[in-house]
Amino acid sequence: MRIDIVAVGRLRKGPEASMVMDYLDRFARAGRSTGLPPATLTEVEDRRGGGMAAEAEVLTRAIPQGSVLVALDERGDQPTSPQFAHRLADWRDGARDVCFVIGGADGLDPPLRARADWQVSLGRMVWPHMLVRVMLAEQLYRAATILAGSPYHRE
Ligand SMILES: C[S@@+](CC[C@H](N)C(=O)[O-])C[C@H]1O[C@@H](n2cnc3c(N)ncnc32)[C@H](O)[C@@H]1O
Repeated sequence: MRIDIVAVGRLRKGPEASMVMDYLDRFARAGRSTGLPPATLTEVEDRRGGGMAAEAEVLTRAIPQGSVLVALDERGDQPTSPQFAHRLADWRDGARDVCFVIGGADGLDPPLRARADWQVSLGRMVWPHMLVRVMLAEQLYRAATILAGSPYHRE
């Protein structure tokens, strides 16, 4: 199994970048005992200003072939953290690769969204894409702790 996060835009040094790296580090450590691999973050950019369609092209090039495609989108399903953790465990048990995609300021190109295997929402409000990376990284860490039975997540 591999886990990728592919996101539009480069995160400059700052609080969001520190938080993403911190949660991804924690996820890598917590994931070890649960058989989850570290997540790799790939940032992509369309320098031609071609909008969502051009961003979809660069995103698509960065999505590993054969991965389960999970689109982060405010209109998607809203799993609980344990449900999210159990989806990850199912992919792990099925030896599936998983790729999470996060759009840019205009969002994800509708055809790319439509071909996602799962559209996941972090709530119906729209969040800045930099914060979405932080929130996804935290949910990955939380998922690993849920699967490991450690007391970080409390219901
Ligand atoms: C600033 S948002 C773009 C919102 C844009 N208005 C749209 O229609 O998609 C940038 C990206 O962050 C992610 N995002 C923002 N809010 C989200 C939410 N509530 N749940 C999941 N992903 C979200 C999505 O991947 C989105 O493409």
